[in-house]
Amino acid sequence: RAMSGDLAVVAKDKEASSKGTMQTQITTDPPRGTRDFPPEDMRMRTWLFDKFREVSRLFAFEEVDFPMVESEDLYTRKAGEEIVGQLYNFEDKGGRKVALRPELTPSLARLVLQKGRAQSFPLKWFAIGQCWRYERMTRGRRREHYQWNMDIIGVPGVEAEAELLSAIVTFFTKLNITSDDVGIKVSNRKVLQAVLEKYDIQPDSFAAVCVIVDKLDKLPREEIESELDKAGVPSVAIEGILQALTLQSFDDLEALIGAESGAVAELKQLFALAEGYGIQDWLRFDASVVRGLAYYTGTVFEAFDKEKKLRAICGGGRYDRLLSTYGGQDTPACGFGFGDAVIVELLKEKKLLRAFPHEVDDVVMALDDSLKIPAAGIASRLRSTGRVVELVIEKGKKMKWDVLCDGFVELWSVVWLDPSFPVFYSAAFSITSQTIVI
Ligand SMILES: CC(=O)Nc1cnc2ccccc2c1
Repeated sequence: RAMSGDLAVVAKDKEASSKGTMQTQITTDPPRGTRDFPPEDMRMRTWLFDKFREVSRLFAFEEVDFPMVESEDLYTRKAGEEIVGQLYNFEDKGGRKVALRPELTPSLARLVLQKGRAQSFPLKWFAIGQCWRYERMTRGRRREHYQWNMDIIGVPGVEAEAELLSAIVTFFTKLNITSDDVGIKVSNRKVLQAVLEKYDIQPDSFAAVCVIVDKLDKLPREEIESELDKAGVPSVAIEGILQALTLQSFDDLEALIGAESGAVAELKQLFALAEGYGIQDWLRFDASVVRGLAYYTGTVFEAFDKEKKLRAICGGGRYDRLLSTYGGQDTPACGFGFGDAVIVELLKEKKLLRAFPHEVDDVVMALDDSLKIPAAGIASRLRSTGRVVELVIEKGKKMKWDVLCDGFVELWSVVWLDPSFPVFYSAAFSITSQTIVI
């Protein structure tokens, strides 16, 4: 029987190899545009996310989370946004049109509506979540990243934006990034709204115009002009719009849209509050900031590196109409998104990224099988005191040299368990860890 069994196995393998169905190696790469996080990368990511959490906690925000898959309906906005054009959407086995979320704000708005007025406003919620986009790999860009979001729901005044900007500055400061390295451009979409009204442009093209002019720093001016033309903006207005976006002082702004405009009042109040927080050095009014999301209605802001080598570090703004577009009541809201990619590039650029070694307090190893049991006991006792203990569990006397020699060898303390005498020798031995127990 065994023989025939073996022969059968051999025959199958022969047949498999001839048919080429031998189990070929699966690719070990992650799907296109996505990343793995092996231990050393994961330690850096954990460090970064802990900073996100530290700041959110300082500002008394509550953590929330949502599914990564949402109904496509949450994102089918018609303003020509890139994020909607690159939706990672599909039909599930139940025929539902779903999408991997490209951002977190719509989920947060959905959860606010779900909880309804039962909760007491203002809500101060934060989330850290993976977001997705599906773009042709022609550009080889990533298809996923993690975003930290902080949102304030239920505060109509710019006090909310001031809190969010202070949180962003607090975060940068915790990473030793200064206002010499990074600035935050602040504007207000009501500037653009006032300009469009001057030219009698319909409010329903406002979102599309914002999405188009947000691309000013990425596309040639002619392309922006032709896109505005296609969006139905008369050419005389195009000049006025592009002119308005160059404003960088409140005086110029007042000259263009009048001192009694809402935008001027809100911006002045926001900058006054910023003085209170002591973050004024980080902020600058810059009418060219529009942001590329259709739902912003008021303040918009984005952090940038002053060497202008990188893309926007984070960005956000006020979105007072989003909840009502989902069928809810008009609810004031504002928030920001902070991606996990550009900030790391900035930290590398500024040499602010430290090493993230695997840290162990003690290594316990039994060099003799008869010591395995007491070694386990020692490891447990050390761990019960909160010490990080690597218990060497592989067979035999092989020292886990990579653990022992990971870091700097200084002779410090080795506690030797001798099977014949329950006596402890102590020689000196220590590597990034305090005690080696053998
Ligand atoms: C620099 C980077 O990775 N950007 C990035 C990567 N993935 C995304 C996925 C969804 C939306 C925006 C995204 C943005």
